Parts: sequence; structure tokens; C-alpha cells
Amino acid sequence: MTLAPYSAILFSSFGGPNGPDDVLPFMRNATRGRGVPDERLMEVSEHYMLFGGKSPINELNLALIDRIRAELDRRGIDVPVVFGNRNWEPYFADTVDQLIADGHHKVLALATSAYQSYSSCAQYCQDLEGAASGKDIRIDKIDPYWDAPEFSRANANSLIAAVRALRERVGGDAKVRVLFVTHSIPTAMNDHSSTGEPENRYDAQHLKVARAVADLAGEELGELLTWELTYCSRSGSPHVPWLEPDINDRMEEIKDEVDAVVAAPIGFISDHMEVLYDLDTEAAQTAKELGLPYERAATVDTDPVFVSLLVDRLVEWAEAERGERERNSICKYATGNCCLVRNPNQTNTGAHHAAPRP
Ligand SMILES: CC1=C(CCC(=O)O)c2cc3nc(cc4[nH]c(cc5[nH]c(cc1n2)c(C)c5CCC(=O)O)c(CCC(=O)O)c4C)C(CCC(=O)O)=C3C
Ligand SMILES: [Fe+2]
Repeated sequence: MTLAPYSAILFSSFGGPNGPDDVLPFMRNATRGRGVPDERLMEVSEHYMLFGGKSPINELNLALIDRIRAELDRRGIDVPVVFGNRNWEPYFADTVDQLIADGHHKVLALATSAYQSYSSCAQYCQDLEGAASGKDIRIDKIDPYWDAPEFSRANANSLIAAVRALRERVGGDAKVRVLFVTHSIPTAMNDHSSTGEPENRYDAQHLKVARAVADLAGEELGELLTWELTYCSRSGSPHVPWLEPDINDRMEEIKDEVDAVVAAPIGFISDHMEVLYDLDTEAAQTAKELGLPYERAATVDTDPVFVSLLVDRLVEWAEAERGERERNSICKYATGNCCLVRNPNQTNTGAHHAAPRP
């Protein structure tokens, strides 16, 4: 099999600190020009310091890259998979220079976020475009993959295991509530996510995945799962509205209606700091204080169903590029009509992005 016309894959992610000395410079990178108050910056730095100043994200990404490489090998596709980040080493710019030095001029990127919004999709497109700009290289990015049945399947595998583990503790009759969780974003960013119609937005994408995951898991567990969508990791100024409810607030509200909760982080593909801190530390503590037995479902991480989906999407993108299949791209970034609000103070004109990618 082939990935032609692409000769390399760029695995692109957010980046995170590898030790205490990295924390502040990383935080400055992640918040530059973002209107994140210093107070929040210090607070999140503390979350990293609780874990030795080290985010799990880089090692998890390297492990996923290994599995992608193995799946490519299995299919007889011989292309390198290189790593690049938006906010920490290896930075996109350095990875791109290395790709060019190694003779690559058409590269296919994938991002470690599954959904469409400025932060999770357009910002990757923009930063990759910026890294390639003026250089002898073209970088295309595959679509976000939240809509893939395999993504729901992999998340359902995790939810099934979590519900079973919880029921071992609380019994078959306990009223269990599944709280799907994702990263909150400003409501203005949500309004302009994907193509902007309510049914396509970031929150709606998650509701579709949540429903599919709950249906698949419920079927296999033989129980009708009661679920809802909640958020974590709210940032920004307190005056700016972000998506709600926060998982902690919601647990407080439902504590008398339910006997136990499962947090299912469908918004994260692996155990990023948000999962370790916001869910495994903070939400777990809230549940404990409320007397609610709590179980956190695994992220899809290196589930073979998920790894195989990523490789399928890379192969299909290359096939479409060669004209061997239709391309029904859900990301409209190249036409200037996708996820374009960067923050609530910025209006969505799409004007700077109207030109197709080189
Ligand atoms: C939608 C979304 C994803 C999922 C998609 C994706 O994966 O990209 C995501 C991922 C991540 N976010 C991460 C870290 C941070 N995000 C921040 C800030 C923000 N995130 C936002 C949104 C998202 N973020 C937003 C709207 C802001 C406000 C500032 C802005 O408008 O940009 C800040 C600044 C402090 C703060 O404000 O909390 C930090 C340190 C890490 C690394 C974790 C690790 O180290 O394991 C990862 C994977
Ligand atoms: Fe973030």
C-alpha cells in the first residue's frame, strides 16, 4: 500500500512540559495572546507541579506514534511518522525543517484532538500553515475524526469496562449516571466551531459521540445508561462565558438523584494533564466529598480500534488526493469557513484564511 503523494506523516499535538523547568515557558507559549489571566496561568502551573512538573502528554504521544508506525508496517506502508507540537519541543517549525532536510515536500498531518473548534482544529491548521509558509513543503491535515464509528466504538470499550468496575463496587441496582466530559471552550468559540450551524458545533459533535458511545456500551452491558455531557478545564476571564456545566458543579447538583458516577472523557484521546488533574484529582475529590462512588473511564489512547481508524483516515486522505475516491471533508478551513473565532473578542470574518492552503 502507499500513502503517495505524501512521503511522511506529521503527528501534531499540543505539547507539554517534560520537567519543572519547562513549566513556565510552556505556560507562556500556551497562553500567548490568549487573554488568559496570570492567575489562571499560575494555577495551572501548580497542577503540573503536583505531577513533578511533567505532563504525560509527550510520552503518551510517542507511544501512540509507535503503534501507528506498527499499523503502517502491517499494511506495508513505508513512510516515517514524525512528531511536532504547537506549544513545546519538538516545535512544528523544527520538525518541518528536519522534514525538508530529509527530502520530504508533501506531508500528511494528523492532530491529537478529535473535534472541530478553533482550539482543536483551526489552530492546528493555522500553525502548520505558518510552519510551512515560505518553505518548500506542503502540509495537509486529515479531518477531525470525532464522527468515525470506530472512535465511538473505542470509547464504548472504555465505558463498558468502567461501568463494570463501578458495578463491582456498588451493585447492579445502584443508579449510575454517566458523565461524559470534554474540555470547555468559550461559548463564542463554540458558536463558530465547525461551520457554525448549531447541529455542527463543538458541543453538538460531543453530544453525537456521547449518544453513540452510550448506545453501544448500554447494548453490551444490557442496561439503559443514563448520561449527560459535562465540561472541565474552564479557563479565561471569569466574565467570559464558557460551555457548562462543569463536571464538579454537576455532581453537586445530582448527588441526591444518583448513587454513583462514571466520568467518561470522550474529549481527550489520551491521559493529558486535564485528565490527571481535572478528573483524577479534582473531580475524584469532589465525588468523594459528596459520597458518590466514582469511576473514570479510560481514554482511547492506543486501543487498536482507534489506531487502525487513524491509519484508515490517513490512507483515505491520500487516496482522495490521488483522485481515487471522493473527498467529503468536514473541515472547511481551506475555504475560510471553519472554526474561525479565536477568542470571544474576535469576530468571525474568515478574511485572513480565505486563500486555499498552498
Ligand atoms: C479544546 C481544547 C483542547 C482539546 C484539543 C487539543 O487537544 O488540542 C485542549 C487541549 C489541551 N490543552 C492543554 C493545555 C492548556 N490549555 C490551555 C488553555 C486553553 N485550552 C483551550 C481549549 C482546548 N485545549 C482553550 C480554549 C484555552 C484557553 C486559551 C486559548 O484560547 O487557547 C492552557 C493555558 C492555561 C489555561 O488557560 O488553562 C494550557 C496549559 C493541553 C496539554 C495538556 C498536557 O500537558 O497534558 C492539551 C492537550
Ligand atoms: Fe487547553
